[in-house]
Amino acid sequence: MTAIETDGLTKRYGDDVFAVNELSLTVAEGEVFGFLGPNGSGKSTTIDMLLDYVRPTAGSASVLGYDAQTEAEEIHQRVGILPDGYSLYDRLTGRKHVDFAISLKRTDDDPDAILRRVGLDADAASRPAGTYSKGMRQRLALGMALVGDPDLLILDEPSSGLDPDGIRDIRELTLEHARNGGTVFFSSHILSQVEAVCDRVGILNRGRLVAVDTIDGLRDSLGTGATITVTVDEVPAEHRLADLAGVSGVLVDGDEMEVTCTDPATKLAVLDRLRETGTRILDFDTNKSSLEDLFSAYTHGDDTRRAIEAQR
Ligand SMILES: Nc1ncnc2c1ncn2[C@@H]1O[C@H](COP(=O)(O)OP(=O)(O)OP(=O)(O)O)[C@@H](O)[C@H]1O
Repeated sequence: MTAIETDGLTKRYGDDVFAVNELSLTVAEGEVFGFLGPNGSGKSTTIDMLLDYVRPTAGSASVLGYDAQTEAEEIHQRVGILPDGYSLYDRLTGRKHVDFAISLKRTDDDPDAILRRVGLDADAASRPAGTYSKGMRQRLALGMALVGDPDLLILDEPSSGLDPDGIRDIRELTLEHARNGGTVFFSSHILSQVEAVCDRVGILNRGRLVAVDTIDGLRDSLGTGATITVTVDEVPAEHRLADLAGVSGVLVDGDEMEVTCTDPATKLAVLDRLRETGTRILDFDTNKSSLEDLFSAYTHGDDTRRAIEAQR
């Protein structure tokens, strides 16, 4: 069974705002799936349609085998959701919030155990949520999502407001949930966090899914395998690095040359070519393209490529 399946899912506002545009996506059970996209690309609207908070203009969605529109109640019982922009009751304690989630899901969870799991101790559990810091509020909302050990955990920007310890805790909770057989649908702007936990990612841009793959698969298909940054005494006038097989881009910034290679073996050829021109190599560094690079290539692809071309 698939955890999430959408087919041509579309949400249009008015005549011309396509918040989500013909989204067809499958997330397998047990997968940690990263849902990425710039602001306003349609991530929250997609999640809202999966939970029937927003009705699609066209297309369909199913969650854990249930139809999102006709079987939303079943879905809500089995899904834990940390929404973007959730609200808490300032006068209710943390424990009362979790009690409330337990009664809605009709489970027999121990609220204190859940709160401990998300890093809120007994003192915090007894305090009104109005006294919580942003990070504590986020932890509480996550605790409420974990009630009932949901088959699918949907986390919309889970790291918002969290310090590095909180971000690490989210990562560990996410991985633990997946290790226990659960599925995680993880929407985020914090790309390094997505990279650390997700099996596959989907990139949404202006409502359209522009890529779905593993991060390595995205690297391969874009040909942004790795970069080598070489510091030289003087940048040669005629380096012709862009002519080397396996080089997809060259950027020059002062005495640094950043060369993007589709094939890792090309990095040595880059150094050889520079030496042949009589250039003295002062230093060099190599790194794989980051998720940030991939994200930017998919969401501003043409601009990025034009900038690289212009500097060749
Ligand atoms: N109720 C609405 N009426 C009109 N337009 C809307 C409505 N809700 C969302 N939109 C538009 O749909 C698009 C997608 O919004 P959405 O909130 O789903 O994006 P997002 O990727 O979650 O953004 P963010 O990362 O900023 O939360 C945006 O252009 C937004 O302005």
